[in-house]
Amino acid sequence: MIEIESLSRKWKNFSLDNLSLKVESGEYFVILGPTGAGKTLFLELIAGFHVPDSGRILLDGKDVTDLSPEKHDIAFVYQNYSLFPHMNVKKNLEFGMRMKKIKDPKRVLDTARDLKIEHLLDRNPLTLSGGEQQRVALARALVTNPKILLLDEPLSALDPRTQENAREMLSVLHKKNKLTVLHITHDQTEARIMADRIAVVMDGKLIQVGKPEEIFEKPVEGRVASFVGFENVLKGRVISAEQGLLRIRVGEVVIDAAGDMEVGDQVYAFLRPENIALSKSSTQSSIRNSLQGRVTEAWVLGALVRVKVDCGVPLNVLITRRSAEEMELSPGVQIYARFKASSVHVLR
Ligand SMILES: Nc1ncnc2c1ncn2[C@@H]1O[C@H](COP(=O)(O)OP(=O)(O)OP(=O)(O)O)[C@@H](O)[C@H]1O
Repeated sequence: MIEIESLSRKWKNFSLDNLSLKVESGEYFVILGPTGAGKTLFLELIAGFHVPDSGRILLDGKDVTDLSPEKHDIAFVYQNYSLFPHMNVKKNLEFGMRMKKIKDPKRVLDTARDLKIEHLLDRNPLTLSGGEQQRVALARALVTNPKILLLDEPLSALDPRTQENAREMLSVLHKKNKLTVLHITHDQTEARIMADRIAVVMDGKLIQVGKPEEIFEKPVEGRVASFVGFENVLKGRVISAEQGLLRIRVGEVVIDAAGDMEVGDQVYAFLRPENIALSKSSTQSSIRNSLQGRVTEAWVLGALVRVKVDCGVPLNVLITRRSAEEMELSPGVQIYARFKASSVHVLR
C-alpha cells in the first residue's frame, strides 16, 4: 500500500537519510522516535508537502513522488488539529468534501455519528475542548473516505482518560473503514498498544522496524534499547558462553544473561527497572542473578517506588509501594537486587 524507497531530503541542519519502508494495506503502523527525530518531516514527505531530494513514494503501486498533495489521496491529521476557526464544525467537514468534489451530505452526518460529534456540528472549533477538537479533526480527515490516514501525534495534547477513549475510537475506525494508518508518536505506551508494526526513527534515520514485541524486547541498538525503557546499561566483557547462557563481568560484578556472544566480546547489558526485584535476604530460587547492595535513593511515584541501588554497579529499580513499605526501604538499607538472565538484553 505505502512503499517508501530510499527516501532522502536535506533541510538546513537536518536530513532524512535513505529511508525505506513498506506499510501493508490495512496495517496500523506507528513511527516512534524522540522529539526532533524527523517524524513529522517524514510524514509530510509521504503526504506530498515536500519533494524529496531522492527516492520514491508509491501508494497502491502508483509513483506519487512528484505529484501534488491532492493527488496523494491521503488524509492528514495535524498535531494541533488545524481546524478552520472561521467555520463551524459542519463547514469544516464539508470543506474537505468540497476539495475532493464529493457531494454526499449523508457522509457528514454518518462521519459525525462515528466520531460522536453530531451535537457539535454548529459549534465554532475555538469553543471545543481538546478531545472534541481532536474528534472533529479526525472526522474532517475521514469524511472523504480516504484509504490512508496519516496522524501526527494525534493524542499528545489530550489528558490520559481522553487519550484512552481516543485510542479505542481510532482502533474501531481503523477496522471499520479498513484504513491504512501511519501514526507518529514519541510515546512508547501509545506505540505498543496501537501498532501492528513499529518503525523507530532517530536522527533522521530508520533504525528498526518490527512488531511491538520485537522493538520492546529485542531492540537492535543501544539507543533504541534506552529509548524503549531499558534504563540500566552495564558495560562488560563476556567471560563464559555456554548453551546460550553468558557470564558477563561488569567491573567487580558478574552477571548471567541469555544471549549469543563469544568469550572476550565487549558487550552492553540492558535491563529494565521493572524487571529487577528487591529482597532483604538471598533466598534460593531459579533467578540467576542476585547482587548484594545498598539502597542509595528512593522516591515514591504514586503506587510505585523508584529505587537506586549500588551493587558494585548502579541499578535503577521500580517496585510497588507496598513492597517498598514491607521491606522498609530507605537509603542505607542492605538489599539484594535479583533479576533473571532472560531479562538481560545483550548487545555488542
Ligand atoms: N522547514 C524546516 N526547515 C529546516 N529544518 C526543519 C524544518 N522543519 C523541521 N526542521 C528541523 O528538522 C528536525 C526534525 O523535525 P520534525 O518536526 O520532523 O521532528 P519530530 O520527530 O516530528 O519531532 P517532534 O516529536 O518534536 O514533533 C528538527 O531539528 C527541526 O528543527
